[in-house]
Amino acid sequence: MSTVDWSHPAEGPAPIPELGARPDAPVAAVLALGANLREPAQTLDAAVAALSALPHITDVRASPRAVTTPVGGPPGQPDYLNQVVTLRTDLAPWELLAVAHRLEQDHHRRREVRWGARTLDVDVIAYGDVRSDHPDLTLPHPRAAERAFVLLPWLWLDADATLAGTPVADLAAVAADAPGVRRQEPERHRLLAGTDDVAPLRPARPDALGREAT
Ligand SMILES: Nc1ncnc2c1ncn2[C@@H]1O[C@H](COP(=O)(O)OP(=O)(O)OP(=O)(O)O)[C@@H](O)[C@H]1O
Ligand SMILES: Nc1nc2c(c(=O)[nH]1)N=C(CO)CN2
Repeated sequence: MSTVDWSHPAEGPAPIPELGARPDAPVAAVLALGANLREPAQTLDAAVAALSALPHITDVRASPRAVTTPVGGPPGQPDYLNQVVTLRTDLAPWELLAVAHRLEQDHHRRREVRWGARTLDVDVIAYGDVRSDHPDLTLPHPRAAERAFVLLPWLWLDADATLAGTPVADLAAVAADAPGVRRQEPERHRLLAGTDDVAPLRPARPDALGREAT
């Protein structure tokens, strides 16, 4: 980890000191992973393995995966593979965001179109009970509570999970995109590991807007 002072983002609103402070004891955090370009299953495997190997991060648990219909963004992008990871960390929130961004960069994430297709997206859904309205790190994640592609995998991992005090089960029950979230069965998950066939249930169109250059 670099020695950058994460409490002071280079630009933007005033820093929130709590986001730069390491906790006295490890904190429970939740990350959401999504991928719909290249080889999503291998990408998610690699991201979970990388997280598990990092210092200051322990107790990494990965949810079952979901094949999900894209929510928002340009039409025609492939279905996503989504997964939620819970962990404990004594990194500061900014440092955990930096880990998320580093994972995205390792998988050549490019940001060209909002909610466009991507090789890997890693969002910080929650960091303990920290709340932040900083645009570079809003906690809990500002759209997590309405996203079944986050809530359902999280629920499959932890039936008692809560988000900002509300049971994730209650949030998932009313999330509009729930019909587009299909649990990937373990056998299929295992069969596909090591192949690039995770596939979109709908084929990607070559001219789909928002595709990232390879
Ligand atoms: N909790 C958070 N987790 C990850 N990024 C966040 C969070 N809060 C704010 N951001 C900021 O959001 C910006 C856009 O992130 P990104 O490109 O990953 O968005 P997205 O995944 O396409 O869309 P969405 O934010 O709706 O999930 C980044 O600059 C990042 O710093
Ligand atoms: N199904 C699905 N849709 C999305 C996803 C995602 O991970 N899965 N991520 C988005 C921006 O983070 C926007 N839309």
